[in-house]
Amino acid sequence: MATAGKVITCKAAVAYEPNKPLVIEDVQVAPPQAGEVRINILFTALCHTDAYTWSGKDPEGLFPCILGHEAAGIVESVGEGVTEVQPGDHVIPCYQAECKECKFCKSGKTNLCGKVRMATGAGIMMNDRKSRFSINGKPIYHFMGTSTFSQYTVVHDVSVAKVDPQAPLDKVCLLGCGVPTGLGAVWNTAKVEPGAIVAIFGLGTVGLAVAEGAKSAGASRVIGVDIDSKKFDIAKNFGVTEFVNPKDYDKPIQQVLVDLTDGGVDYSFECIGNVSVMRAALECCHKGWGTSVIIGVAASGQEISTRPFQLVTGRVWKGTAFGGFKSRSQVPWLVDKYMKKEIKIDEYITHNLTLGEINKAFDLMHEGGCLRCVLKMHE
Ligand SMILES: NC(=O)C1=CN([C@@H]2O[C@H](COP(=O)(O)OP(=O)(O)OC[C@H]3O[C@@H](n4cnc5c(N)ncnc54)[C@H](O)[C@@H]3O)[C@@H](O)[C@H]2O)C=CC1
Ligand SMILES: N[C@@H](CCC(=O)N[C@@H](CSC=O)C(=O)NCC(=O)O)C(=O)O
Ligand SMILES: [Zn+2]
Ligand SMILES: [Zn+2]
Repeated sequence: MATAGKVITCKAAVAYEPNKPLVIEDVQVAPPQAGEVRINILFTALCHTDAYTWSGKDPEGLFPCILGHEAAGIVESVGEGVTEVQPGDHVIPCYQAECKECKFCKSGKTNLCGKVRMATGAGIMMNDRKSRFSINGKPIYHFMGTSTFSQYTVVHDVSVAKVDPQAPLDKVCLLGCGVPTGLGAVWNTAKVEPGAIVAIFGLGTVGLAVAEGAKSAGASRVIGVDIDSKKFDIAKNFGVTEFVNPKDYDKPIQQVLVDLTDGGVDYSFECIGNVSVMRAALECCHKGWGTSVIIGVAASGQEISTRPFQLVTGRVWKGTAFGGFKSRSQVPWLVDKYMKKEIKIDEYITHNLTLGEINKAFDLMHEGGCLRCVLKMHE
């Protein structure tokens, strides 16, 4: 590549301050150092976690930064020692790394990886503890180790999954976050079995992916709970069989669900990021075995609570990051499943815009009629 080893100046959406509109800037992207990969990002979607950090409520939020973590692109160049990808490879950046060597990766118990997490949380690269992004010499922080709201980004080699070059990047970019998170919460974290009764709190992309996962796992009832009744029509297409709007009831929503299910659901999933709903999701579970999985990201300072009796009497409270999927090993497998039409992606994409329209894309996301908006990065 003619650009290898050189600084690339390209367009990126920079978050200078919490909640202030993102600014499209010319950003300098330094070449990848040892163990790093520079990617030409072709498509990125927006996730509510980007909005969460942008809101200033993320304790790890750093400004100015380049947000974005649900994307796909093509490797432009690689740093010294990078062996698993090369220029031209089609890739999905993975905010949850997989080094295959650390204590976490080797445990067989988790998909979390410890190798670069400190650096990604601090908005820098591990090699020299610096950012690869700058504007006229002033550094701009990375975000989640991905920063996909830039036409070019630099990631750690342990944070990049090589995928089938035939896969449409404007679709499989969604496999960078929301869809795997919902599917994996069901398949890997909860391990829902055939016949189970499932409740899903929040029917955005993550909740709908939970519904899709639950349907494929053979759940007998998939109860969708959302305060926006418009969500039900679309939710039916993803496997939701019944809909409950908490606004239609005077009693607590956990009681409504317990009454509807002869004592409670087998599995519940919180896909909102609301700690009161997390409590309800636990408490609507069946005594003795019901398991509740927290997926939603709650703001700094928020805490969950319940009576310990809820756990003493057999309910289980769990959480999941990226649906428990090991990113580099399993994202390519998810891409293959999409290519074989075994999982949906297109159905989650309600809007397509360009990088220059990113602020409009966030507005759409907040309006509720948008599941995923995919941005074309190069006009
Ligand atoms: N743990 C993980 O690895 C991941 C977590 N997330 C988090 O998952 C959450 C969901 O993400 P999306 O589906 O993209 O969000 P979304 O905003 O599209 O969906 C949330 C849904 O919850 C509904 N809702 C809001 N308040 C409610 C309430 N009190 N009761 C019932 N329904 C309510 C909304 O109407 C909406 O349909 C976010 O917090 C996001 O940050 C996202 C990806 C990965
Ligand atoms: N910095 C945040 C962390 C928010 C969080 O929990 N992120 C999820 C992914 S959300 C994707 O859209 C996650 O995978 N967490 C595990 C991790 O290693 O970060 C905060 O502190 O609230
Ligand atoms: Zn996300
Ligand atoms: Zn690791």
